[in-house]
Amino acid sequence: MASGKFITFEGIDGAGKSTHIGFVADLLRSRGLTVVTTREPGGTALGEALREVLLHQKMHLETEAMLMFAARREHLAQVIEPALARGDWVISDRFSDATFAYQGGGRQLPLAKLEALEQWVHPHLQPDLTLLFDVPLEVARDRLDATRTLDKFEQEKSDFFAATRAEYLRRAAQFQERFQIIDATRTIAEVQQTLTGIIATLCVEQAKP
Ligand SMILES: Nc1ncnc2c1ncn2[C@@H]1O[C@H](COP(=O)(O)OP(=O)(O)O)[C@@H](O)[C@H]1O
Ligand SMILES: Cc1cn([C@H]2C[C@H](O)[C@@H](COP(=O)(O)OP(=O)(O)O)O2)c(=O)[nH]c1=O
Repeated sequence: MASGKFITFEGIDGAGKSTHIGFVADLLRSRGLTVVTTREPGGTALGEALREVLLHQKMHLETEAMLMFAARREHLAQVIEPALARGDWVISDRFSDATFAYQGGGRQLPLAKLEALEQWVHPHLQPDLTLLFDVPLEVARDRLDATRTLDKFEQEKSDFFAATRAEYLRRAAQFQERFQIIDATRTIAEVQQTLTGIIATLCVEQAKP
């Protein structure tokens, strides 16, 4: 049976990742592939309930990190692992890199604690491809201000997002084999052109015996 790939979208709030998820899913579907799109925190009924709490309630930093991984445990069990087992492709709007970036980078929780949680929740599974939508903070902030009411994370100060972005970039350097950094300051059409090339390459690799 064909085996699907696991693709994650990452970046600071306002970088433009949600804008491109449907586009990438359609690219894959146009190749005859079955694609599941999902998001974190969320993706399951319990995960969406946890998302509501996580995005709107203040809590201890370690509680926040553990709830992110609790939601992820459920997401893996109910959505991601069954889909990959069927041979479907999975696209998730955020995954564990977001916890390293936001709780580790932004909120400064020691990374060793997050590594322990990651080892517990998904010791073997990692995304095949992580698209990191990268923009300077001011660009992300302008995009957010223009469009929506801000949640708990989006209301954070620029120091928080600088540290979040820095941790994303550090992980991209550490795990170069799965990360692709997208310059998301460009127009939507230009970003889509880059994404088309990346997906074409991934599908060619996938087709190799
Ligand atoms: N390349 C781009 N140029 C200009 N505006 C963009 C671009 N990408 C996204 N946007 C706009 O920025 C806002 C935030 O994008 P969104 O995809 O929701 O970001 P994220 O999911 O990364 O938080 C949206 O209003 C979207 O239309
Ligand atoms: C998955 C995850 C998300 N987050 C944060 C990042 C975002 O600010 C928020 C929700 O993510 P997201 O769905 O990207 O928000 P939106 O749809 O409003 O763009 O949760 C963490 O802090 N840690 C995590 O592990």
